Amino acid sequence: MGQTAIEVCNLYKCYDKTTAVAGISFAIAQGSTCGLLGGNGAGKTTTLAMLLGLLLPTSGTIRVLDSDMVRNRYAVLPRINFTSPYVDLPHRLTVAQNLDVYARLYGVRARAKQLRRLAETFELGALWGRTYGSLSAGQRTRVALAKALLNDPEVLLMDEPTASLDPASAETIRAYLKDYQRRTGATVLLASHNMQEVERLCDDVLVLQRGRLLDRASPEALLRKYGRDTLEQVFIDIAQRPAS
Ligand SMILES: Nc1ncnc2c1ncn2[C@@H]1O[C@H](COP(=O)(O)OP(=O)(O)OP(=O)(O)O)[C@@H](O)[C@H]1O
Repeated sequence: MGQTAIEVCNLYKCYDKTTAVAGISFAIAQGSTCGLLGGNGAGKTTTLAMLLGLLLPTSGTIRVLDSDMVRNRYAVLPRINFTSPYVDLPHRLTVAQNLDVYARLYGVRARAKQLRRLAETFELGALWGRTYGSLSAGQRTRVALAKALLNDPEVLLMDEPTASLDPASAETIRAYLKDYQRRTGATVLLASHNMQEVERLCDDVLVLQRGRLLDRASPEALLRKYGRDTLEQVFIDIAQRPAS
């Protein structure tokens, strides 16, 4: 494996009565795209929130681009970005205002040029003057993706990035992500319930079940291991078998 972009060691997150993440460890190589799979409540969003420094771990360590995310996350936050259906943008600001505010927060140089480029990539021209709150779910997703790429992140954490997009828009976004990753050598960690998306984009897959890391392999290796033709079938096999 090349240089490590993300390193997680014995990570736990416990709520009052729930252990959402129960001692997971993994490393993700720089420049790779890794899928984070698991049924509802498996711990994907909690893991991503800890990787972003939004949520404090109960115990364990997280290093992103060589910075400790608990003690030193401000050193690395300008170099990473994320999309999440659980983090909204201000509703009363227009798309243009939202992206401009975030571009300033990230200290983006040549702001106007970067905003124009992203508006074109995500077809935001017609939405530019509309308030974020007035947009449909799919339109908001496109704005959120533009926000996630404002600072040309070296690490991109994505929670269900194409969940509310129509099939054509979702495909455009996947092609863009693949191209972005190839051009920039960024590292992508992607939580998704869309198995075709995972097969298409990911070099490697982490499978979570009830907060534990159940498996880790490339999509092809998982198909071989479970004797299945699609990741969707593998996912169903895993979901139907009792947790150990
Ligand atoms: N703030 C919280 N307080 C208590 N329990 C929580 C909290 N957030 C998450 N949990 C619990 O932690 C577990 C993991 O939740 P998480 O949202 O990480 O799952 P997920 O894999 O992202 O699920 P989904 O696919 O449904 O989005 C679940 O059992 C959930 O109920």
